[in-house]
Amino acid sequence: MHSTLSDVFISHPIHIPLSNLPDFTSLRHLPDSYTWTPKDDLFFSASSSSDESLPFIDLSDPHVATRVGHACTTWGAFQITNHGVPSRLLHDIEFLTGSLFRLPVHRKLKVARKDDGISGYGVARIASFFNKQMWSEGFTVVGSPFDDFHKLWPMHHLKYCEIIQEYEEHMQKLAAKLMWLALGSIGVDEKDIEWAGTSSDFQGAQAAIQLNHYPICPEPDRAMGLAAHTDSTLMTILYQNDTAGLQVFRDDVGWVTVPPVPGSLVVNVGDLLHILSNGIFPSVLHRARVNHLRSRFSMAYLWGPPSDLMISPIPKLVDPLHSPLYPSLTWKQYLATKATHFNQSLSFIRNYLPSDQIF
Ligand SMILES: O=C(O)CCC(=O)C(=O)O
Ligand SMILES: [Fe+2]
Repeated sequence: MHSTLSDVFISHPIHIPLSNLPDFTSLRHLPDSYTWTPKDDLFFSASSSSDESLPFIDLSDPHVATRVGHACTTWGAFQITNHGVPSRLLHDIEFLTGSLFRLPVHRKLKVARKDDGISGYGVARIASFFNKQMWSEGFTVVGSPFDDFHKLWPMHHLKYCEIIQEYEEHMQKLAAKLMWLALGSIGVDEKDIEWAGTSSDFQGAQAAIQLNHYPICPEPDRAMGLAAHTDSTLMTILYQNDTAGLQVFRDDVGWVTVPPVPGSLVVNVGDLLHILSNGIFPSVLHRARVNHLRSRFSMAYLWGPPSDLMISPIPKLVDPLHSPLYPSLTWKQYLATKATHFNQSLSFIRNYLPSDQIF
C-alpha cells in the first residue's frame, strides 16, 4: 500500500519550506503571511447566518439507511453517534495527537515529510495552492508509523503504534458499514461493487490517517486553519477534540460550523464517492477555522479504494437518462489530478470524458 499511493507524490513533488514555520506559541500578532483576505480564498467570507445544522445520525436508529442517504445527497456530510468505536480509543488517539504536536519543533522536524513523500510531519499539502499560509501543522500516517514514531518517541513508540493500528482497524470496519448504508440508500448493493470482496468488507481498501493541530491564534478572524477543500477519498471519518473549528459549505446556506459533540464522529463524502454515485452524492467542501483561546486537534481517517483500481460511476446508476458524468480513473490518477488542479479537479476530469463513454 505504502509504495503505490506514494508513487503519486514522487511524480508530483510539492515543495513547501518548513524553515519558516513560526513558533505559533510566541506570536502576539498575526504575521502578514498568515493574514487572509477574501482575495486569498474565494470562499473566505460567505459566512452563514442560517440556523441549518449538519445532520446528526444515531447509527442504532432503525431508519439509519434513509438518514445516511438523505445526508449524503443533501450535505455530503453528517455527524454520527453509536458508531461502535470505543471512547477509550478516541481518547487514546487524541492523546497521541496532543503528545506529537507538543513535541519541540526540532523533534517534529526529524520526521518532516519529504517533498515527494506522503507520510510525516508538515504543513497541509494544499498550502501550495495559496499565497497565504495556514495556521496549522499536520502529520500523515500511511502504512506503518514505526520508523517515524521511533524517531519521535524512542521509548514509547510501540504504545503509539498500537493505538494507530487499533484505530485503523475500527475505522476500516466503520467505513465499510457507512459505505453500504450510503450506497444501499441509492439501490446499490454488494453485487454491484466487486472489489468489496467476498465478505463485502472492502479489505482491499487503502487509507491514510491525517492528524491536524490548529494552535491558539492571536487573530482568528483573519487567519485560516485549513482552507476550503473537498477530500480526495471515498469517505473521510473525522474525530475532532472539544474545540469547534470545522465548517462545511452548502450552496444557498454558506458555511456552517460542525459543533464538537463528545464521542461523535464527522463523516464526509469524498470526491471518489461523488464519482461512484455518478454525482448523486456531492463531496462536501469544508475548512477549519482557528481559535483564540484553545488549540484544536482533529484526526481524519482518509479512506479510499485500492490505488490502482479503476473507479467510475456505478453502471447501475447510469442509463440513457443518466449519462456517466465522469470517466474511469484510479485513485492514484485522481490524486495526481488533484495535485495539479486542486478544487477544479472534478470539473477538469468531467471535461475529459471520452466521447464513447457519453450516451
Ligand atoms: O480539522 C478539521 O476539522 C478538518 C481536517 C480536514 O479537512 C482534513 O484533514 O482533510
Ligand atoms: Fe478535509
